[in-house]
Amino acid sequence: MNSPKPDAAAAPAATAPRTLYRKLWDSHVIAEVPSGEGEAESRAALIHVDRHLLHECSTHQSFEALRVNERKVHRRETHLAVPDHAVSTSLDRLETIDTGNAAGAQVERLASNVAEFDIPYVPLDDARQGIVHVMGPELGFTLPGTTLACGDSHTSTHGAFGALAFGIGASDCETVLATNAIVQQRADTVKVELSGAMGPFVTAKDVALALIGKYGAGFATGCAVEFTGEAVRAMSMAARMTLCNMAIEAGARIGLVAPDETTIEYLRGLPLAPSPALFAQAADYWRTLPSDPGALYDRTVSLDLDGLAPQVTWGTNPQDAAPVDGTVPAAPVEAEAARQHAKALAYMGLETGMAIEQIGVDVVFIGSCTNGRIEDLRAAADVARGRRVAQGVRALVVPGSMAVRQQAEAEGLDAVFTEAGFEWRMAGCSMCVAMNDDRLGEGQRSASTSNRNFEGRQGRGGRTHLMSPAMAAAAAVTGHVTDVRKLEEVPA
Ligand SMILES: CC(C)[C@H](C(=O)O)[C@@H](O)C(=O)O
Ligand code: SF4
Repeated sequence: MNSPKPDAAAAPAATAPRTLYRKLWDSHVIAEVPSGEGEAESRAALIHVDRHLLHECSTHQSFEALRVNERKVHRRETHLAVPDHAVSTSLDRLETIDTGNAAGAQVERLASNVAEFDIPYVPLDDARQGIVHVMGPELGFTLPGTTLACGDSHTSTHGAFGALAFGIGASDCETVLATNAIVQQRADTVKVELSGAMGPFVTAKDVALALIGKYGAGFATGCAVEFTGEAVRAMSMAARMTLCNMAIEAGARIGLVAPDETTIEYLRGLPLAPSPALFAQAADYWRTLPSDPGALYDRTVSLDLDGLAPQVTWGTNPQDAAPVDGTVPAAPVEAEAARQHAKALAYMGLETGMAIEQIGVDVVFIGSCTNGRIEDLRAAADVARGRRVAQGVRALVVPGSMAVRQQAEAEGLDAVFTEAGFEWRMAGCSMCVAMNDDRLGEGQRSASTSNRNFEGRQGRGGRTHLMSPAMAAAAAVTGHVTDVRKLEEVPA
């Protein structure tokens, strides 16, 4: 970093063991923000923002502010913009763009803003277009040891690379565009210790849902969560991204996985990763980032993965997770929690004691920045292969990026899906969020691989059950929530 060193007195002694989070934080502090008189130690600092991703839903205001304040973009090459939330995922979307509607106008405004400020842009007709949190990593824009900001809560996804990645507000986007710096509060750290190993058909999504189910949706509020353990080391980058993505649903600001050889091999050769001449040097630096032995965390939580079943949410909060072979739980004793429980069940049209596998579905959505990567599509295709979408069910497969779509087609997965009766779509946020044409109708029930099941999240009155891609595909072919581990083999 070429930024000035933080005040030596405020920095921890060089020999004290540090967490990954603390190393990332310390290496980006430009200046500590002094605490006010009578205040406890200040944790605020102006930190350098190395990279910034933009999408059409959270940035228009920031460009407006740049214009009004007559500010310029400080370093254009550190930003990258792409339309993803509002875009259509229909196959003819390039021919049917309607700038007369709100969604089309949003995309058009992003295009004109980035043109005016000369910001690198991946337009809708580009082979690299995709959800910011899928596209950034696959281009090598996301790198270990960097800070990465985006006006989007699920920016934590990029922490899977050992990057300090965090969501920012619309007014912060202006500051980042103009200065590549932002004031942040140093977060408390939570270590998540995963022990044991995942069984067949159990995925990072199930781990995330089980963790939030066990400790509650607020267990890491405002914190930086680091996922550790042998199971994490064995995970692909896609699985690590799923974990860090879902950290937000535990209230966290930041999700992290320490970079290792899996990270390094994933990045080698990517278009925006360090060139071959610099790669070894970069990788050597990345290897210094993992938390030091003995580094202290503010809190530690743990989850044993041995015997963990695929998870399904039954309520309107990601913490309302149950094993697929379980039942809709009884109301908690505490009055406010009992009220929430009753409200969730009324909205979801479910009753206590009902078997999770009895829940029928109308729509299946496979995609999003949580589970729209090639590994996710492969897992879903393995279930779909040789089977048929159940009568009356609409099933969509929406690749997280056009590169994922292309890879899936190269592997013949599109044919697997379409032969089974799934819709094969273009890339975007799609039915994860009701900001485009893909949405649930009133009262419709979905099996969804996305990350949020709040009331109306997938469309007004829609009912969302979160689960993994293989589980969503199993629901598609049976018409109800199904334990994918028990599906009969398809005869060869
Ligand atoms: C629209 C956007 C700002 C929002 C977010 O911040 O996360 C969206 O991506 C979401 O998942 O709800
Ligand atoms: S896929 Fe969903 S969670 Fe991810 S950025 Fe888009 S709307 Fe947000």
